[in-house]
Amino acid sequence: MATSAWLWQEAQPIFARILDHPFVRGLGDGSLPREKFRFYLCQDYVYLIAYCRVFALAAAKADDLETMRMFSTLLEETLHTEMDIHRQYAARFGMAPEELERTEPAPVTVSYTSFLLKTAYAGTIADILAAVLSCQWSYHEIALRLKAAGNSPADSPYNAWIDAYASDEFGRLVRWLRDKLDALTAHASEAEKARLRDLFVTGFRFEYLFWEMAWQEARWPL
Ligand SMILES: Cc1ncc(CN)c(N)n1
Repeated sequence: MATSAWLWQEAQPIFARILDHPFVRGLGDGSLPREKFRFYLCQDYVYLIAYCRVFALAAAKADDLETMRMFSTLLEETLHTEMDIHRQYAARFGMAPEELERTEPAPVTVSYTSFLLKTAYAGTIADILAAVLSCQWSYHEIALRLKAAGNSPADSPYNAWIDAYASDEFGRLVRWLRDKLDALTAHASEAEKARLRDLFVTGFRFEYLFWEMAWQEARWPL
C-alpha cells in the first residue's frame, strides 16, 4: 500500500472525531455561531502565516527543481488564494487584514505552529510532507463531505469556505503532496515509516485540537 493511503487509514479514528465535532457540523449546516467563526478565522490566519514559512523552508531544502516548484506553488496558493478567503471573511466582520495579522496566537495555535516549524527546520522533505499532508488533506476531505451531505442552506455564510476547500484546485495540491510523499517513501524502512506515522497522526491530533480550541474560543487564561 502507498504510504499516504496507509497514513490516512491510521488517522481514521481521529478523523471520525473531527467530522463529528460541533464546530465542523456547524460549518456544514450553517448553524455555527458567527463569533466562534470569527475567533477561528483570526487564529487560522496566524496559523497560515506559519504554514507559509513551512513551505518556504521546504522549498529551500528541496533536492530538485520540481520539488522546489511544488513547494513554491503551495506557498503562493496559501499566501494568495487561501488567505484571501480569510481576508474576504474578515472584511464581512469589518476587520482589516492588518487586524487579522495582529491576532495573538492562542495556546493551541502556538503548539501546532511550533510543531510544524520544528519539523520544517529539523526534518527531511518526507517528514515535512507527512506533517503538512495531515492539514491539507483533512480540510479537503471535511469540505468534500460537508458538500456531499448537502445540509448547508443556500444563504449560509460558510458556503464559500466549503466550496474553497472542496475545490478541484485545492484537491490538486493534496494530490501533489501525496504523490511526492509516496514516491519518496516507496522503499522506506520500518523506522522511517514509524516516524512518518507519528508526524501525520500528531498533525491530525492538532487538527482536532484546533477545532476544539475554536469551538471553546480558548485563549490564554492569564
Ligand atoms: C488549522 C488548519 N489546518 C489546515 C488548513 C488548510 N491549509 C488550515 N487553513 N488551517
